[in-house]
Amino acid sequence: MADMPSDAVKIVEVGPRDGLQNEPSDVSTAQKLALIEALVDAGLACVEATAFVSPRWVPQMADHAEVLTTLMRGPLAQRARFPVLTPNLKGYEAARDAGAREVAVFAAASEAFSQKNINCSIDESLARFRPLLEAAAQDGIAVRGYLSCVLGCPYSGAVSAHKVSELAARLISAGCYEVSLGDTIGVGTPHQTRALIESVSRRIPVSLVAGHFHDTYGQALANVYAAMEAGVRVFDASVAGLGGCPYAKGASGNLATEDLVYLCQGLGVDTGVDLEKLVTAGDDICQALGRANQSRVARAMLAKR
Ligand SMILES: CC(C)(COP(=O)([O-])OP(=O)([O-])OC[C@H]1O[C@@H](n2cnc3c(N)ncnc32)[C@H](O)[C@@H]1OP(=O)([O-])[O-])[C@@H](O)C(=O)NCCC(=O)NCCSC(=O)C[C@@](C)(O)CC(=O)[O-]
Repeated sequence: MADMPSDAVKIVEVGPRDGLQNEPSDVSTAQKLALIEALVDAGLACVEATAFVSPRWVPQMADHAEVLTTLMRGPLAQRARFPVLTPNLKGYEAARDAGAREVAVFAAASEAFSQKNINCSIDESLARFRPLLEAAAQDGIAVRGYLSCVLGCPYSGAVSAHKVSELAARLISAGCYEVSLGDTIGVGTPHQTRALIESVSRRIPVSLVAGHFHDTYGQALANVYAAMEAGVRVFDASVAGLGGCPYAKGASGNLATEDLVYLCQGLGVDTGVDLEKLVTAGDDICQALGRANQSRVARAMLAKR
């Protein structure tokens, strides 16, 4: 491709949060911390560590304060950033008190998903973010924005690129430094992805856009490539393809970080990640959880060990 990039791609590793939030088995705080350490050792410089959401809604993230406090007081805080999800001011304040330097708010491009996921309309969610963003600005804490269901909603189907673009622009003008566009149920295909990014880029600079793809229909890596062609340089991914959203039935794992790193290596694009170490980190957590590794690259590399 003539316009493919050769510059660096930034990876936001979301395995410890997005990957584990829906995990049915118990994952101890020690296991989460060991995973995060292994990911940082593999070279990942930004690891979404947990979510300050209601433990009644997402029990797997109930140890959020312990996870973040341990990270921020320990040596890893010098080597990586650990953003955390915060749906409202209450979550933000708890995250800040646990030492957060970066948080992420999450809205949806679909009303139905917004209600199921955070129990409010899209407008209400943006209103909830306002005091959070004001407090974060005062505290010097960076805020990332997520927009879910940008290529389709599990409850209401198609989602318009116009609406996604408008909401992405609203998140940026509210104070988010970047918007991660989430294909929450992995239904998007590359031409749609490219058209969406082009539409969003007419409202905000493409340098403020990240891609968050799920591999439910096997399209995640193809969508990454299409987004790269459209200028995106930040991608979320989850080690071993762990994950799925508890409020999007059938939304299987995220794009596997190993697969993303392998693609980037092949394109001559730097990620700063040691693929061998990353594969080991993914294998270790899969073995600990007794689940299959969803990364094809990891499976291929493990078979050769
Ligand atoms: C947003 C709420 C809290 C609203 O939940 P609600 O019930 O509407 O909230 P509320 O304000 O009415 O409060 C109800 C109770 O929750 C408590 N509460 C209120 N806020 C918090 C908080 N921050 N932390 C802890 N507790 C909280 C609050 O104190 C109260 O406790 P009570 O008085 O009944 O004992 C709830 O709906 C929730 O926690 N939802 C979780 C949603 C979630 O984590 N979804 C998965 C992540 S999003 C995702 O995966 C998509 C993404 C980002 O990866 C991108 C993509 O793929 O698209």
